[in-house]
Amino acid sequence: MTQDSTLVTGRNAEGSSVDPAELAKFEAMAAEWWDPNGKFKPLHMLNPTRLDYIISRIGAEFGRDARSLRPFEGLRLLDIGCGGGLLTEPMARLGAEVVGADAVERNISVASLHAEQQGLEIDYRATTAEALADAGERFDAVLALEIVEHVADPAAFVATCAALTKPGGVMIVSTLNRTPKSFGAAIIGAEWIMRWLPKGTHEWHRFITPEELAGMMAAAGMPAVDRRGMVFNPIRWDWSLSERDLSVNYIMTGRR
Ligand SMILES: C[S@@+](CC[C@H](N)C(=O)[O-])C[C@H]1O[C@@H](n2cnc3c(N)ncnc32)[C@H](O)[C@@H]1O
Ligand SMILES: [Mg+2]
Repeated sequence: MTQDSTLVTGRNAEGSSVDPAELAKFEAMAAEWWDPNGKFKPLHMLNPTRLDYIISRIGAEFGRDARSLRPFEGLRLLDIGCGGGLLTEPMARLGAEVVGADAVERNISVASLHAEQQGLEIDYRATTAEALADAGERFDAVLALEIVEHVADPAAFVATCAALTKPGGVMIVSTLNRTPKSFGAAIIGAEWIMRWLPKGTHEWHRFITPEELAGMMAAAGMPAVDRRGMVFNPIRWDWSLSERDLSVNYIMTGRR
């Protein structure tokens, strides 16, 4: 590794993005990844909306026709914190060469088995972003979906994602905003009332505002070029993208 890339990797004191208490939560839920009514129900419901965003965003950044059959052909893509592969699989179907990485080994076992059953070729690895960066791996696009609120040091993690991105490449990060409304929706609503997620899955103080995330991206040399809210409508019972409401869930693109 060059001195420069060691610098942009931006480790925390322990040199790891891993927060063991956060990983234990996902370890305990690993078997449920592909159950649409299980503990990952919110991610299953959110999937079409974030997929829409990613297809149009990557399509725009790389000049791909989003309506073609395999618009991501020739792109090398990392899904960091891929979990069971809910979004990794569609990326492979769209033609990308995909690495799916997660620090929880059970997630990688579940994801690998499922991809095999689907006949999809995905390079799944039980590892961290910093280990991939140290190994010199580089990608056209790095996806970090619903992970940044679970890592030890979000700014260092975003810097590592930047180090993993080729010049001209993008990172797409989705997370939860830290607002009174997100406490109501993500903690009281999703965990206490709907019981979609086990109590304690999310800690509100770890949520990140769009301004904070944009600041982390800019500091890592990848200014934010686009942001959208992802809004749940309880009457229509579905999610949609929003240009102005980023008060609970949102997704942001940084460009190198
Ligand atoms: C809420 S899940 C999101 C899964 C997937 N990205 C999705 O949106 O469908 C967060 C995932 O991040 C993983 N994770 C947490 N900290 C990590 C770290 N430091 N390095 C790699 N993976 C991590 C967890 O094991 C878990 O699978
Ligand atoms: Mg989360």
